[in-house]
Amino acid sequence: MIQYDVAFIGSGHANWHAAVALKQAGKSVVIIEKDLLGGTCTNYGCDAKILLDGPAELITRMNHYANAGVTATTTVDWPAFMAYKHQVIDALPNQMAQAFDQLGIDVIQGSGILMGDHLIQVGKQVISATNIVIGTGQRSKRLAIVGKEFMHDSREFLNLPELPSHVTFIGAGIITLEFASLVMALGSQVTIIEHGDQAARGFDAQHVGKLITQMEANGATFHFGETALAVDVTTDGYQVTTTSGLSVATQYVVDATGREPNVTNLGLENAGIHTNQFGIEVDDHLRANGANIYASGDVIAKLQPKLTPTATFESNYIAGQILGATAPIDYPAIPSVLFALPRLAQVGVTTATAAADPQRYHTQTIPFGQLFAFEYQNDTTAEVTAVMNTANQLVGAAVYGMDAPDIINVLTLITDQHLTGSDLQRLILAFPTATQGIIDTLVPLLQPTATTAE
Ligand SMILES: Cc1cc2nc3c(=O)[nH]c(=O)nc-3n(C[C@H](O)[C@H](O)[C@H](O)COP(=O)(O)OP(=O)(O)OC[C@H]3O[C@@H](n4cnc5c(N)ncnc54)[C@H](O)[C@@H]3O)c2cc1C
Ligand SMILES: NC(=O)c1ccc[n+]([C@@H]2O[C@H](COP(=O)([O-])OP(=O)(O)OC[C@H]3O[C@@H](n4cnc5c(N)ncnc54)[C@H](O)[C@@H]3O)[C@@H](O)[C@H]2O)c1
Repeated sequence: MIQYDVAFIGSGHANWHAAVALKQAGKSVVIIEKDLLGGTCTNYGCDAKILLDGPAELITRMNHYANAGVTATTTVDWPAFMAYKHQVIDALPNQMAQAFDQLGIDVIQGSGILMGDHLIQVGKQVISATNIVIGTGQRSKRLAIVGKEFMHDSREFLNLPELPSHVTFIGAGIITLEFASLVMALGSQVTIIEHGDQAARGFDAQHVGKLITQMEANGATFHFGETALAVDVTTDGYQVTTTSGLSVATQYVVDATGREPNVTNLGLENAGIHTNQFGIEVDDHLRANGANIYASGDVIAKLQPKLTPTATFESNYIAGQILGATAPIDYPAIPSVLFALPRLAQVGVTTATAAADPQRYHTQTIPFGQLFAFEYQNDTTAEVTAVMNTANQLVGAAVYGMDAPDIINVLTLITDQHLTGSDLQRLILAFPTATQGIIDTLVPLLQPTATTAE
């Protein structure tokens, strides 16, 4: 039996950052992975998604000049573009394997099953480890309806060989709004079937409303309060029906009804590890058994957004703990971005929380797309809603517009570091740029009051 200082189950961001840090600190390390090295983000998530989104973003930005004498006539040869995606993304696991090899990190291909506090079985092999980190991530939920075999999840969508003329999405969450925006920009029609009354819960409701209005103006059809019942094959594609009798003719169906943690067949019961519907329960040191077994990333039952930067933060935190640090985990402000067209972003206290607690919070909307139209490339509906506490500190923000992903990073810095108007005023920022106008507008709003800061 091989003995390691640390064994990692899963090779996504939740684990590999810690594996590298611990190996570099002199620990013996093994990564057990049953699929491709790098996990969801690298192979089936963020990276493939943002690569495929590139031309759709450019087309959307060009369309902002439709009333200014500029016509976008881009064509995307989808099969050729998909071949480019494969060329870039499919090379990543091998690059990771080489990097691990050079560092001296062992990789075992297979499913890891806990056999106790220190033992993991992988196939016929059993390894022993002083510390174990479970970073097994999440998988797509799949609806158990008639014709479920004709539906596709996000992995399959990101490998689409041909661009369908019509796509039906079940669920109006993050994945649907991102993928629907992408294929619409390239010319496909979309229908979205959501059983609730809201899309993209967690993002600013007004911004989600603006996004839906924009997507409808671009041709999308949304059906709320509709539950998918069956998918049937027709002569020229599929027919999706709902319990109320709605029927949609389509070429491709995406089941994007949420994600669930990978906690089954892991032998968690052999190490006294508890789970709930959101994942593995951990203490404030991310320990799953109160001692030597940690959980990291998407598989944790947590309130924080299940995102790559959160997984990376937890991975680095666990490496620190194994190397002797003792402080409980203290998350910084965490931004979330919905890469629809246009983008939505969110950090800190939400506008919904602020509206429900006017004694503690006040908000200010900055319609920066109108104020600085030429700097923001005619993205005239773009806006920020800033959330301040009674000390006039920025404690949250919601952004709508194409530049939201980068703007939210700057607002995250201001929120996390409690920067005041005076702090911002003494900066010299590049001009004309996407963030400078917003920061200028924030300066008078973030002047400290006598109230004690939070
Ligand atoms: C379509 C899509 C788009 C996304 N876009 C973004 C984005 O734009 N920005 C963002 O921040 N986040 C995004 N995410 C979320 C992001 O991918 C995850 O938060 C991130 O991958 C979590 O990392 P992880 O290491 O916890 O899990 P994962 O990356 O899922 O890694 C878990 C690994 O564990 C392996 N595994 C599971 N069970 C076992 C076992 N028993 N034995 C061995 N190995 C096992 C799996 O095969 C997998 O490789 C997206 C997700 C999806 C699906
Ligand atoms: N930009 C990003 O950061 C990003 C992008 C993609 C994915 N992700 C990850 O993936 C997760 C989102 O995945 P998602 O979009 O599948 O889930 P989600 O939870 O955001 O949305 C699922 C939607 O499906 C609906 N739904 C559930 N069952 C249904 C049914 N039977 N019929 C109709 N609608 C139904 C839900 O009401 C919900 O609106 C995120 O939490 C994150 O972890 C992140």
